[in-house]
Amino acid sequence: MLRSFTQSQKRLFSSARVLAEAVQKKHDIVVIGGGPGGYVAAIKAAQLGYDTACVEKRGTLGGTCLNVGCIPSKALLNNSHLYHQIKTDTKARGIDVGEANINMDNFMKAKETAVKQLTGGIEMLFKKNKVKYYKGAGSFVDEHTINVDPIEGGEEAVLKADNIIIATGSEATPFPGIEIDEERIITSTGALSLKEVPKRLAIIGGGIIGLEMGSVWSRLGSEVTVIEYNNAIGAGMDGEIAKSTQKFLTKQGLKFNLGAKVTKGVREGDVVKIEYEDTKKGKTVALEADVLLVAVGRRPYTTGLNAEAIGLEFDNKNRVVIDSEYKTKFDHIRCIGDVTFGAMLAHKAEEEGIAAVEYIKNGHGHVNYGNIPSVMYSHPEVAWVGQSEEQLKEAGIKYNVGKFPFIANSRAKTNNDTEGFVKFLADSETQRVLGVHIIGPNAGEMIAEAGLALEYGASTEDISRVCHAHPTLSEAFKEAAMDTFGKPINF
Ligand SMILES: Cc1cc2nc3c(=O)[nH]c(=O)nc-3n(C[C@H](O)[C@H](O)[C@H](O)COP(=O)(O)OP(=O)(O)OC[C@H]3O[C@@H](n4cnc5c(N)ncnc54)[C@H](O)[C@@H]3O)c2cc1C
Ligand SMILES: NC(=O)c1ccc[n+]([C@@H]2O[C@H](COP(=O)([O-])OP(=O)(O)OC[C@H]3O[C@@H](n4cnc5c(N)ncnc54)[C@H](O)[C@@H]3O)[C@@H](O)[C@H]2O)c1
Repeated sequence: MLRSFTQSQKRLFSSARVLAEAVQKKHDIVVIGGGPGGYVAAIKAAQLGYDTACVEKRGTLGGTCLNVGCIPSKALLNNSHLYHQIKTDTKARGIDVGEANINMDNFMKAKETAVKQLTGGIEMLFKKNKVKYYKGAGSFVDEHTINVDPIEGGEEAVLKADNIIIATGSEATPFPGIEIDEERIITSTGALSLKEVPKRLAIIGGGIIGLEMGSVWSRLGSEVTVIEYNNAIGAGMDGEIAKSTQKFLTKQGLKFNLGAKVTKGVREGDVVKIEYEDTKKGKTVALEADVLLVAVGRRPYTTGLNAEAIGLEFDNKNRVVIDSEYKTKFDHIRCIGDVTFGAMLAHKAEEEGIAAVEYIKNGHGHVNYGNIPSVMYSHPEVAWVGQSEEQLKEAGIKYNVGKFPFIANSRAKTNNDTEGFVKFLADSETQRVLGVHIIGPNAGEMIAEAGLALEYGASTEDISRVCHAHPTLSEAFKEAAMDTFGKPINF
């Protein structure tokens, strides 16, 4: 009978039926999505005294980041680095080891253990903070009502909420004409779970996913070829840093084709046939690979949310439109994380989760969008915060550059891990820190010091007057700061 009705009529019928049959629950705040944005918002809201619920349809909490993003990728990056180091870098350190081999099942199990512990940890945090967890897909019935369509272990429910926070995240952007099967033609999700090391791995996109996943599989033995449309890799890195990154990754065996426009990617049996146009030479190049990773960015995800029911507004990139207080067109419906504007980063989503709840509670909240760090977890790591040289030039801001290479840092020397440098960009009159860009071991940890400097408006002289322990990598940070207005001591 229902089959003869239109989609929206069906939705209306089903909403009405659900409302009639399911148990209605009332909460102060309902968060849709249990990723870094949603779960942090839910915990913060509960801590501030709100009766809070979080609806998540994945079956585990933690979103993209913990399940198929930050966490599994870092487990694979860490362990592939260790394997590669054991294979190539122990003799010079006086450590004789036997042959190192990858046991792929256990290699993947180590990743899964980390994911399981961390996603389970959030469920415990929900219990501890009394966040009600609904396992199911949330969809709007009206501006104050969310229907929960349960998954296994979940319960049917209709939630009434004073405030709603949308944190439904993102998904891999498809490449027109290239069909993903997550086996031979994969997204990052497939790249985190390959059953064997592909002999030839081609990657479309030289952004963070392409370079991190390329590093993992190259260390395990794949011949990795990156095909990037732009003339630089790194998707927004400072230009000099992008070039140096390409250099060290090339030394590690990755091949790069820049200015390359992919026109074909088709699976034929166990081989993927790829074609791209070399835009500099104006010719078409054919390439074969065992696996093709498509990593050309991510796009906001709102499938099944039934946003149409309340007329949520989207921009031309399908991001939910919000104001500076994370409000959609409704004062009580806010939106945070990958599904709306800004960098698609877990820590950015988390900050917004807290700020959105603070807006509800106090009428004010705070995220400094000029101070969101980025880290690429290659080896060495690449990390940056604040502005790049290109951005400063475009804004007409005069700046000084200060640099210090890790080859001149005593701790990097003792560790025999000297690739990279610290680069400061400071206002040429006041020496106020404007941006910091690092290629180096543990750059992702070191960038936090730059974040503090930016947040508190420090000058490079302020940093150079702070005593840094010896011998540490952070002395390179201090000496690069000194280089913006004077000279470093050790170089
Ligand atoms: C391979 C990879 C590696 C990454 N590495 C890093 C990194 O190292 N550092 C970093 O900062 N960022 C990293 N990111 C990006 C990071 O994962 C995202 O920026 C972050 O997860 C965004 O958080 P979010 O809460 O906005 O969305 P998500 O994490 O995507 O969470 C959204 C959740 O909402 C759920 N959901 C969606 N719709 C509904 C619905 N209707 N009802 C119920 N639930 C719903 C989804 O199931 C999902 O679990 C990585 C991403 C990938 C793909
Ligand atoms: N360590 C981290 O923080 C981390 C790790 C992984 C992912 N992420 C986040 O996940 C998101 C997605 O990552 P990503 O690497 O897919 O996106 P990205 O935006 O970082 O890079 C995509 C790259 O693909 C290129 N590209 C786009 N279309 C192309 C085409 N048609 N042909 C060839 N190249 C093309 C772009 O020029 C860009 O260099 C990013 O926002 C990233 O910040 C973060």
